[in-house]
Amino acid sequence: MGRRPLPRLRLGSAGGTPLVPPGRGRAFARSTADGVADVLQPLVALSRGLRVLAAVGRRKWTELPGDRRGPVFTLAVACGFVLYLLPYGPLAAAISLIGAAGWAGRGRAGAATETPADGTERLRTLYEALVPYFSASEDPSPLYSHGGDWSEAFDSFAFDENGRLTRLRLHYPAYFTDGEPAARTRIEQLLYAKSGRGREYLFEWDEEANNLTLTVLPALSTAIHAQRFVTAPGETVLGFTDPSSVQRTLPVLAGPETCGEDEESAEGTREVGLKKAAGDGPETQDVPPVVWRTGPRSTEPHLLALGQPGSGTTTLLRSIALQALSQGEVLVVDGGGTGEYACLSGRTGVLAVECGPAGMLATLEWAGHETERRLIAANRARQLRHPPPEDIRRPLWILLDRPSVMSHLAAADGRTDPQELLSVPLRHGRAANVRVVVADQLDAAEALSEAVRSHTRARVVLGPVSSEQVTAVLGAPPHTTPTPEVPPGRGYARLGAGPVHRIQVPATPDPYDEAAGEAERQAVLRLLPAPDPAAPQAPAPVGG
Ligand SMILES: Nc1ncnc2c1ncn2[C@@H]1O[C@H](COP(=O)(O)OP(=O)(O)OP(=O)(O)O)[C@@H](O)[C@H]1O
Repeated sequence: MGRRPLPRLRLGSAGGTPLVPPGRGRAFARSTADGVADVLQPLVALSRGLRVLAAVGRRKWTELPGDRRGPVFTLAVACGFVLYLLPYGPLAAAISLIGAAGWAGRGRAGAATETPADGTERLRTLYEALVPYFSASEDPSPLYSHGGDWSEAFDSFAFDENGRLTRLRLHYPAYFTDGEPAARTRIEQLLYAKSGRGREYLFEWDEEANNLTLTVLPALSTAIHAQRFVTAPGETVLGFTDPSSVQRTLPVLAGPETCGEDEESAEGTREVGLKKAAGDGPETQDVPPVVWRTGPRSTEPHLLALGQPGSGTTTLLRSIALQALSQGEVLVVDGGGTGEYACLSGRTGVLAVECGPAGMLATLEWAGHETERRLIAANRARQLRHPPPEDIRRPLWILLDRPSVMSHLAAADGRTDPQELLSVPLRHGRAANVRVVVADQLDAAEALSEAVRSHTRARVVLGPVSSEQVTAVLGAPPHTTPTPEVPPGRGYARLGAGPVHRIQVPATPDPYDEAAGEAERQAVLRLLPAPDPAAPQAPAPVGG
């Protein structure tokens, strides 16, 4: 009897519908792989955790001074022996070890899932670049070695949606000279270059734990414009900074971001402290301010702002003037003669806005005499135990833009150097309730008088500046890496011996400047005091 052939399975698509459609086959393979991965996940985490524990143990061992290794080894052996003798001791030790390894491996598994495809390669490159700095030939088991395991050195990291590193915490060997600024700078520069230039990085060194944490700072918001800030008497808002930099916040109205797309993409992260306003209208946000305190007890009664051309020093002075006018009287000397303070002319509380050389000298001479008069009146009142007289209670603000130009012109004309006339207000301003604010360009810093340099303890530097320039102006380096491209009004500030803050000055344009945004110009116009009836008529604002 002949055998009936078995029916042929139709696996191919020729001549009919395939038994297993290709899409379903791929899905089946993927779900099988996922299932296997899920089953193996605890094992993977466990083995990773064991590797981490071994690495930590090895690191601790290498960091131990030679004379302490013997006693530590003896203690470890003794503990092991006691455990061996205890009933269920080896079992308890094994369970504890598995638990610890599972815990150590668990967190790392989570971190690894966030790593983009080329993230591992980036971390490996970074690790290799650090080897020459973090290794020594006499180290028997170096944490950093060519071809070594980067995961032992980098214990947490994060990437942004573009696959760029945004946070990294690394361990370094105890023998690395982290107390030396030069050694630190070398590492920071290397990490800056390898992690992507153009972003601002914060480096935090933990010398006790031999850890370095790198964080990419988000761009400061450019959405805050001039407005009445909620401050106490004697406080002036210079700008806004990072939440981690100051304890306090101020409620402010913020419009849509005014910075270009370039800046956002250059820094690669979202703005600090502010969400971009959803519509075009401003919204209230709580933002950390850099507040400068002046008054009889202030240790930094005068301010110096330096910047690259067009970086926003005039805008900062205008912002200070508008805040000062709510409590005091203002005198503006515009050495640049650009007329960018014309909006203040003839307003109540504005004593003068001077642009011409003769007028500037006369105004500064008057300011010197007024300081002496206030000083004498304050001293007399103090001796008689009376409160200060009414006419010296309102602070007098002297704002000087580009004194270096004034000095140059005065020298050419054979006149008195206007900066000399400033020395009395600078020296005695604190007791006489007189505040001096000087703004100039960075390259003119050499032309500033000794009195200006030594009495201005509140400092601001704006524009694209190097770390060295920040150090030269503020007396301390920034704790971040300055970026080569910044919007106007961006820089660093330091009050006395305090920390260096990143800063963004509120947009306070000349309201007569048609190129400025309408909302910002209107905000400045709203803050201007009413015209002084006794003063000559101020010019009408353009389009205002
Ligand atoms: N904080 C800011 N926010 C928004 N725009 C600003 C800010 N600061 C300055 N700007 C804009 O940048 C331009 C230059 O500003 P500003 O005149 O204040 O700079 P500057 O340093 O005084 O320049 P210069 O060297 O010409 O004196 C202006 O158009 C101004 O509106």
